[in-house]
Amino acid sequence: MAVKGLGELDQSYDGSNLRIGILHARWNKEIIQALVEGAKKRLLELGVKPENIIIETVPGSFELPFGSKLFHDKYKKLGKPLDAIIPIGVLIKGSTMHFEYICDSVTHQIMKLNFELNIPIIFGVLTCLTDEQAQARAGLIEGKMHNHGEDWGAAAVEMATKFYN
Ligand SMILES: O=Nc1c(NC[C@H](O)[C@H](O)[C@H](O)CO)[nH]c(=O)[nH]c1=O
Repeated sequence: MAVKGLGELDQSYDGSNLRIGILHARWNKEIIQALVEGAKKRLLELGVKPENIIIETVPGSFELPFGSKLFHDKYKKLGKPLDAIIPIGVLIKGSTMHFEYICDSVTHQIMKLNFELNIPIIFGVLTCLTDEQAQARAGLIEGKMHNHGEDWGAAAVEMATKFYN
């Protein structure tokens, strides 16, 4: 049997019964938009129904962890629980330590949320030193890198299905 490469998309995961939340920050809008489109594209390819892809926004990446908890709680209360959440943010290093502190705290808190909410919370935050690095990871520079949003969509479907059957 062929050994799958790391991160290779495994088409065997079926998202047709999933409800997925995408929560995106509003900083670096052009890059965010591309990442959100990439995640949506892959979710649809894996069978998630368009009406089951729910998109909300928060001001910035710092608000992604608490926003994800509020997002989860809102839809649980509505009786339409989310099966996974993809927080999406783009952090680009400036001239101060602000970047480092937000990256560190957001990363740790998103990891903790997986265990607190007991659903997959995918790490969809780009932590880049330059705008070009972020553009490349959103697939916005021809021939450079693929759109990482697609990986996040695939991870959400895999993690929300593979251990439940
Ligand atoms: O500063 N740079 C960035 C940023 N700052 C705002 C922060 O996330 C938060 O919204 C505010 O501090 C208010 O709490 N948010 C980002 O998503 N990317 C950045 O590159």
